[in-house]
Amino acid sequence: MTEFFKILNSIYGRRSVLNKIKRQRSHAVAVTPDDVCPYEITNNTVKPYSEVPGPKPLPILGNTGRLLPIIGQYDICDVAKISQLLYEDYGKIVKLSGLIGRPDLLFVYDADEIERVYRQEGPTPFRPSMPCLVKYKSVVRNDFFGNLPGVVGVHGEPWKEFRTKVQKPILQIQTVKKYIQPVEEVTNYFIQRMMEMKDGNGEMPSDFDNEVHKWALECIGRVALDARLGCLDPNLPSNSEPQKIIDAAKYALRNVAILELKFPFWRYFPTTIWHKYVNNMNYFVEVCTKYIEEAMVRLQAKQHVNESELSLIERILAKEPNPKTATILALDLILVGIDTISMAVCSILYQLATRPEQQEKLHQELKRLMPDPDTPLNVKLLDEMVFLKSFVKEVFRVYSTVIGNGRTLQKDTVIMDYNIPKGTQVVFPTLVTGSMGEYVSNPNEFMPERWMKKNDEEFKIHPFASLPYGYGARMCLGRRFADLEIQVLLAKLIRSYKLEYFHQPLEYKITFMYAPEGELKFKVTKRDD
Ligand code: HEM
Repeated sequence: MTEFFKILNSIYGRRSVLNKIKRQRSHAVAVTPDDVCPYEITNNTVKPYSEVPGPKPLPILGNTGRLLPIIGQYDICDVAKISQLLYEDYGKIVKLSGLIGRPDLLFVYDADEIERVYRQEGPTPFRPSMPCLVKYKSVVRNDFFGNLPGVVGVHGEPWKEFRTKVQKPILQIQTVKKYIQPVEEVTNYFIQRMMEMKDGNGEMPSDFDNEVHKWALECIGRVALDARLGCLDPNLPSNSEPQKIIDAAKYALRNVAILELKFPFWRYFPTTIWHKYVNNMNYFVEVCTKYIEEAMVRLQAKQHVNESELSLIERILAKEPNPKTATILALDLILVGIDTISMAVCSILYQLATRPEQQEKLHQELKRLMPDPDTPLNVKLLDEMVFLKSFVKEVFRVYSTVIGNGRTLQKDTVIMDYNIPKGTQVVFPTLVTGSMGEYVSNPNEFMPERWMKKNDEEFKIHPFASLPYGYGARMCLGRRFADLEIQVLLAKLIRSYKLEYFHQPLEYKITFMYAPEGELKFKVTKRDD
């Protein structure tokens, strides 16, 4: 029996875990807990928190004891599967309490209740994530961040103040559409590089996911730093800036997963991995500072320029005299805008390569909209790519890259008739709710069309069952750029190339995000139509 089944057996005691695993779909739940849901407790039937169902904590070790084989080598992949099993065994609300050093986790699998919690959250939703980033920003580099900490790993008023400064320009369609051409330029170069990477069978190299990662990095450099970083260039010397950025980006977020999922020794003394994390972060601060200073000089040289002609960064620099705002925004966008999008793209490309009929449908849509494959993209064309957008949404529904979201309750709150105390971390397991029959018609069928015919009973979907970018005041700040980058890549690639996959099917796992694990050796062939 594998280690994983042993872990599950320890959680589920005498139940047949193997049978459960066979039954379950390939699902997962991203854990991004956060906050508030204040609705008054007026109902006498409200039950106490102690009655919420869930695995009973063991004496002394609590539920951490049940997870013991994981500690030290915690594979978050198990969290995804455990979340599905918790739902199957305990129902729509499940408490995982007695976790040493962590607050209770409360899994909620009811889309109406998820909607209510989201809709009632206050002005400063709390998503408890990345304590190591919190320590880096507030302790290690307090000299730099001070009272301008950014949005990631920041809460309360400081989060609100920073988000208010940057939210408008970053979410405005006007700003985002200025990046169609720059992202297209990066993407054309990436596709050209893909052709150069092909092996004798016309396939991508086994580490193609790293190449996608570099494309994501190059795109975010264009958006957050107004720069072409050069990360896509082949044969970069190891001490070149682009290579150093690639290395730092590869580990900055992944180290977070290791630091936070293993026993957090770094909280008590500086471990090797903590040093590495701090060095990576310092390097990013240095790079962001350099590029933002250059952007500032360019801006100062621009006289009498209309605001609409400025880039995102220039708009922020023009409004906020302290360039640190733009620097820290850039840092936050880079920190969360690389792995998310590159792993989402790997997942979407894998689904396209293994669903030839749907890929053909997408190709036909693109051919109709762009009879000349070299037609430059624009807002109107992107708007009309309805099947493309629906395909992406369906991949997110079934294989949500971020497997769930959450909030730390800031008030005692009633959820599903239980009184849930303030401080509990509520988890919304999107990957599970996105495939529940009561919220989604024919949930086990992969049907992009469901997003095109939402009013049709055959294709119904509860609006809170699948929320890949979260919801509300704290929703993903980069979602418009994420959508843009994905659309541009798919439009350019599938208009002119056929994608195939001739190897063993890949399993979805959570390494850091939820994505197919293994070698993405796609065969890429130029189309002649
Ligand atoms: C497909 C790719 C992506 C997915 C699935 C994704 C998903 C998410 C989710 C679920 C959240 C939490 C939202 C909430 O709490 O309600 C989030 C937050 C965030 N995302 Fe994304 N994201 C993606 C790409 C990006 C990109 C490309 C950027 C940057 C350009 C970005 C920047 C951010 C930031 C800054 C936050 C924190 C917002 C805050 O706490 O105020 N994301 N994202």
